[in-house]
Formats: sequence, C-alpha cells, structure tokens
Amino acid sequence: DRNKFAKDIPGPKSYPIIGCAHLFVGSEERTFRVVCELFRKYTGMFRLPLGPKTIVCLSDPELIQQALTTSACQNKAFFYRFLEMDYGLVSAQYDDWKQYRKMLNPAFNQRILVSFISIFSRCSDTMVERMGREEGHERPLDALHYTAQCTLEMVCASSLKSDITNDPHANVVCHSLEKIAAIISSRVFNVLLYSDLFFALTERYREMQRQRVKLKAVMDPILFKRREEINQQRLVKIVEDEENYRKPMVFLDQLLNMQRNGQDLAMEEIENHLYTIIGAGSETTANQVAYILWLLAMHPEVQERVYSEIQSVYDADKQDISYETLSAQSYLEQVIKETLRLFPVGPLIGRETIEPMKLGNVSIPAGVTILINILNLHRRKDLWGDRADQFDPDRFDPSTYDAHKSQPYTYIPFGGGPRNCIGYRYAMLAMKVMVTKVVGSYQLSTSLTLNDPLKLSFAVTLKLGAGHLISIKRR
Ligand code: HEM
Repeated sequence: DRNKFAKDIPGPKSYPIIGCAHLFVGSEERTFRVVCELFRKYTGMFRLPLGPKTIVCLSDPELIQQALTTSACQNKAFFYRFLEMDYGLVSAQYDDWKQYRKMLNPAFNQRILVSFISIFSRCSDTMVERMGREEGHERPLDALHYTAQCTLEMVCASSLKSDITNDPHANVVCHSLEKIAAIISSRVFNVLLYSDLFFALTERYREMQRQRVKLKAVMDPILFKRREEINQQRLVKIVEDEENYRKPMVFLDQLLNMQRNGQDLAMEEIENHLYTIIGAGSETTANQVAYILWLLAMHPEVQERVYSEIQSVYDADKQDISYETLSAQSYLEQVIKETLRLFPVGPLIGRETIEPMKLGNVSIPAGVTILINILNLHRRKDLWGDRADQFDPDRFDPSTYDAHKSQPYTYIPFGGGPRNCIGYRYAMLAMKVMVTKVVGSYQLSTSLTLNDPLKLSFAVTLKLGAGHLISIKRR
C-alpha cells in the first residue's frame, strides 16, 4: 500500500477512497478556515489523504526547514500543475528549474533592481494621483484596486520594458489574473477537480480559458514586439559583442537571449516564464501593499511614525527616492516585515519528494506531497508570543528581534531554501516606494479592526473577503 508510510502520522479521521475530502465542502473561505484549524491543531506533522493523494502537512519550523532545503524534496506539489505554467519558475520540476533559475537570476541582480527605483517611483505617483480622485467621497476605496494596477504597470515597465500606464486594457489584465488565480486555487482541496479531464467539463474551466484569451490579447503584442527588436539587434551583431552579451539584462530580454544547445527557447517556454513573472510579481506585491495600507489605516500611531520618518528622510517638497533614502526608512521596513508576518500573501506552498527522505523521524517515500501553511506558522503563539495575532512592528526592531536567529524558518514570507522567491528584493523596494508615496500624500483611516470578520481565503494569494477598505485625506 502506497500510503503505509503514513499510518503512524496523526491526522483527522479519513475514509476509504475520499480520504478527508469531506472536510472541504462549502465556500473557499470555509475551506481555508478548516485548513488553518487543522494546522493549528497538529503542531508537528499531520497526514491529509485527499482522494488519490496523500499530503503530509508540516507546522513545525524544523520540519519545514528540512523540507524546503533538502534536494530530495524540491519538486513542486501536484497542484502547481493547475497553473498550466509547467515551464515557469514557480511550477517547473526540479531538473528544468535548476537551468532556468541559473539563467534568470542575473535579471534580479542589485544593479538592475536599483535601476528600477525610478520606474517604481513614477508608477506610484500615478497610483497616488488615481487615488486622489476618490478623496472626499463618502464611501471608502478598496486599496487593492489601485495597488493592482500599479504593480502590473511596474512589472511591465521593469521586467518587460513596456509602458502600459494608459492602456485601457490594463485593468482587464488585473481582473483576469485574479479570476484565474481563484479558479486554480479552488481545485487544490476539491478532489473532484483533480482530474484534468473532469475539470475540462466544468464552467470554471471555460471561464479560465476566456480569461487567458483576454490576458494574451494584451501581453502577446508586448512579447512579439520585444522579440522582433531583439532579433533586429542580433542582426546588427550587437549581442555578439562579448561585453554586451555578459551584461545582465531585464527579465524578458534575458529570456529572449537565453540559448540552450545553441537554440532559442521554445515559444511555449518563453510564454510560461513571462506569465509566471507577471502573476508572481504583480498579484503578490499588490495584495501585500493593500494589506500594509489597510493596517496603517487601522493603526494611526504606527502610520504617524512612518510619516515622520518620511519627513526626516525626504525634502519637504520633493520625494526624491533613491536606494539610500529607502535604506534609511528602517521603521517602514519593520512595518512591512510585520505585515508579511500577519498576512503573508503566499500563504500555502507545496513540494513533492523526488526520492525517499526522512522528515524528523518519519521515512517519506518518493512522490509524496508536502504542504506548508506560512500564515499559520507566522501566528503560532509558542513562537511569536500571546500577542501573535496583533499588529506590532516593534517586534522587528533590529535591536531586540531574535526569533530569526534561533530558528530562521519561523518566518518565511518569501518561502525558503533554493526555491525561495526570486523577486523578494524587488518586492521590498517596490513596496517601500509605494507606501512612501501614499503615506507621504494621504492620511489613511478605516473603520475596520482586526477583530472584525476578515473572511480570509486562498486564491494563490491570501485574499481578504472584507476588502482592503480605507478612506484617504490629503496631508
Ligand atoms: C510581497 C511580495 C511577494 C511575496 C510575499 C512573494 C512570495 C513568494 C513565495 C512564498 C514564494 C515561494 C513559492 C513556493 O515555494 O512554491 C515565491 C516564489 C517566487 N516568486 Fe515571489 N513573492 C513576492 C513578490 C515577487 C516578485 C515581485 C516577483 C518577481 C518580480 C516574484 C517572483 C517569484 C518567482 C519567479 C518565484 C518562484 C521562484 C523559484 O521557484 O525559483 N515574487 N514568492
């Protein structure tokens, strides 16, 4: 029996064939709540058979560290296949991934990231201006609506060298990404939708195809245009110049110049990488900044400290943002870190064992799915204290913060091990610029509190059903 290894691992009651599938009926919100309750109940490791799959869930930081750092566990879990981006960095299997990551790492080097700060700044100014149109309105605005368009523009301008600021279709892309993410995630705990054949018969599948068509209609022209330009450059042999060839390039250029055995990558591979970076780069950052603004609106005293730091770092009339000024905003960094702890926008990640391995004292065979709940890990009272559910940026005061030193895997908002987030430094810079621009311009408030029903759910990113509702007043 394939599942014999799991017989001594604790877990909820399961039934033949369906396993624990009966636990996950109802809304997405309910499903996510049940998942989180299980992770709270079993503090080490538990098994979760779901139809044909046995999932081993990890709550303990030591076990999480083992899983994320051992090479025998570096394939992605079966549900990443639902993304239908098999060649992209997020879902590629280990052997392919090693090559891709090596070739794409240079597109995230320090020099390139610093050169993006002016793009982040320009896109954030546009966001602030758009928000301003809502000022004085009775009803609060949903911060995500604004951050989503902004981060999409940032990713296109930085990684794709393409300006979509006034593209009327930009909002369509944000909407499509969100819809696709929700459909993909709805398959993760729904055994009936594991089979691609069965899924293809559903309305969700047809909706996903419709959204993909919309997405491609906006993104394909960007891709084809840039490919044409790069082919032209090649013709005039610029790329063959040794120095140019070695210079790190932005993501899309790196991709279009990548060669394997003297051949360009296949179009399907390039598209998978492109859509992966757009999805992984824009949706995540947009949601995270929406959480930051919403928490600042909820905690005026924290917001005032962020604002006085902005005043002490920047001239009164112009916010000339540079790498140095951003580095000087250490309190803002604490606020971002604390938001990443309480509301990590990539809450559930999964791996699959490539070879047999030991997790603690349990022998796990090859082909087993491992599931990690980052949200639950970040809110464990035994690791973070009784006030783990409260927002307290002082927790990350560098002079006192030591949780990380004793066990770095108690805090993993960007994942961990070799397959951690390739864009985490990009994200930190982009978030700092966005928050600086908004808080520098507006005073934020909200009537919501962390005790209200927040209706969290999982749609690749961590969704807030209540909405990131805030009111703004010009400073
Ligand atoms: C606040 C923002 C972000 C958060 C919280 C975040 C979080 C994460 C997490 C948790 C993972 C690990 C996924 C796993 O283990 O399966 C990941 C991977 C990844 N992220 Fe991010 N991310 C953010 C921003 C970005 C940005 C801005 C980019 C690109 C511009 C990006 C690109 C990626 C890619 C390509 C991977 C896959 C890496 C690999 O397997 O080699 N992310 N991210």
